Amino acid sequence: MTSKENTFENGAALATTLAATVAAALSAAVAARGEASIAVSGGSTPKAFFDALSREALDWEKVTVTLVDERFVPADNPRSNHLLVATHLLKNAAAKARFLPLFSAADSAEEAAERATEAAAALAQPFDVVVLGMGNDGHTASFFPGGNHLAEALDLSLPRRVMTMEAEGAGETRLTFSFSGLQDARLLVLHIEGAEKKAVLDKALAGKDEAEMPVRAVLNRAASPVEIYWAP
Ligand SMILES: O=C1O[C@H](COP(=O)(O)O)[C@@H](O)[C@H](O)[C@H]1O
Repeated sequence: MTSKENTFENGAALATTLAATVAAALSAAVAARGEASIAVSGGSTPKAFFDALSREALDWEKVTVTLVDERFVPADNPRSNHLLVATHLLKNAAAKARFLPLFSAADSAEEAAERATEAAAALAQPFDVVVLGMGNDGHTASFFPGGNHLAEALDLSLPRRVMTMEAEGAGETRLTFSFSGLQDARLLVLHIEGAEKKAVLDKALAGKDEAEMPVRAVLNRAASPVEIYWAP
């Protein structure tokens, strides 16, 4: 599919514009279908965007927020993406949103993934908004180079679900939505910041090998156009 690069002077300008764009998409979804859904990424990049989005005035009680990926750790773990979202997004006006976690205190990550898949099945498809990040190794969501379930995660013929992923660069076992569940979002955003990430993006755009840089699946095969948001 196509991608479009939206470049900003700095992270603050990017956060303000991306928050307004996402809020407009969520409001349009509520107006059209009575509810809206958004799946967001963790990591260090989205904090300012989350803070700005949390202040946007919209019908938050009709919005479900979930994660594109999570570590198999409880929500009080400092590395939890749930904790990040609770701290930076589910506050101010957005405190009224419903949050759908991927982690649960199951006996295994596989069981937690099953539970999250069942819970996510109640959400309308596709997601109204998906905001992806990208690591310097070319991973997005928890589609890591060398991931033990990478091929299945990127297989578009498999239905939307939450699955586990283990990889050398991932640290903890991960829970991640499959590519099939993310790539058709009504608004599909790839949010990256910094010169290093821009160089990684340019390398990804120049090639095809998804095992080397799984973000290429999004850039080359997503059904929806990819809105790339970048600031130095
Ligand atoms: O592991 C993760 O990292 C990526 C990128 O994080 P950042 O700190 O470089 O912004 C993130 O998109 C993903 O959701 C997260 O689990």
